[in-house]
Amino acid sequence: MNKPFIRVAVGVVLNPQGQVLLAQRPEDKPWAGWWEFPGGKIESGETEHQALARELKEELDITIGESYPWVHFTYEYPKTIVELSFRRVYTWNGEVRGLEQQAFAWTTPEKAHDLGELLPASVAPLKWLNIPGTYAISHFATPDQQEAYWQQFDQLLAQGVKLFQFREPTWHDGVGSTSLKALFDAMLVKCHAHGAKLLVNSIHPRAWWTLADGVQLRAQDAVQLEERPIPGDKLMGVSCHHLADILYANVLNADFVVLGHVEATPSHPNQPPLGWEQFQQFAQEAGRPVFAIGGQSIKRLEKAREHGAHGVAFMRG
Ligand SMILES: Nc1nc2c([nH]c(=O)n2[C@H]2C[C@H](O)[C@@H](COP(=O)(O)OP(=O)(O)OP(=O)(O)O)O2)c(=O)[nH]1
Ligand SMILES: [Mg+2]
Repeated sequence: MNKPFIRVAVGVVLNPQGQVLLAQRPEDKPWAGWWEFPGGKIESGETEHQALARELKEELDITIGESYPWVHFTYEYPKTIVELSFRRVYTWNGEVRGLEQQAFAWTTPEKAHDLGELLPASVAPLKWLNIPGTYAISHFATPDQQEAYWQQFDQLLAQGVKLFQFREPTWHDGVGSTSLKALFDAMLVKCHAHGAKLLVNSIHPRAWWTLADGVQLRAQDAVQLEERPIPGDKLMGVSCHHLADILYANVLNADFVVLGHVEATPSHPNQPPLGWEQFQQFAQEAGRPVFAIGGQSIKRLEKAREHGAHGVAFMRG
């Protein structure tokens, strides 16, 4: 039997307190009583945004402003296959009301599980909502530039950056040296003191990965692995340049992808940038959050979101 294939626009409506809007499926629908992100089927001729705006008006009586493409994946249920396009919404008019007599709730990704049963395809997106939107990569580079990076690092912490990567490929003593390990340890302590997470690039020894909050795999290292190398409670990103790299990220069940370089960057002067159009096409295939890298900074966050990025990753920023 061929299963029906349904295209669905799903709303990740976020309020300024960082809560997300979930709704319970009404009595007369499949999966009645299960909690979900509000949304519904895309009708022919509609864009994803139009479908979402219509659904949120019909189901919850709100008129949304802009919506930003976030993650996109296909999920197979026993009786149907759904292609889910999740879109983030930050602004709307009107007061939320359950027009289909359904319950709804503003909740955090952690507390969502206390509401009741969640649709299976809503579970991973809730986890992804906890991944910060800005991802800063270290560049201590050399012992005499070290102080300058510590200053920049403090500024980033003060600006609220909560996710960092330790990546020092050119350190004079080597990528696994005692002198570099001391720097890594110090950065880890500082991150934790500020409630930030530190991942370590896979160029550094595997023993460091488990000490950190997770690992950022280079594409060439991801290809060598047959399964996810760290437990599910740690974060794992894969650095991708081509569509093929993204497929490896999917196989390894990465938590996110870093894709680029999107725009011209001094770190890859001789390679042409992907550009935003290609970025968005590749990002759609990732089935998980995607950070844009290459010419990015906190100021570019809005632009990146418009093209389907979860957030921005940067070294100089
Ligand atoms: N809205 C929503 N649907 C989801 C999520 N996860 C998930 O697998 N789905 C599936 C369930 C449904 O099979 C389909 C969405 O269809 P729906 O029942 O909401 O459709 P609809 O609002 O257009 O309602 P109707 O036309 O059937 O009355 O996508 C989710 O988080 N939100
Ligand atoms: Mg619906």
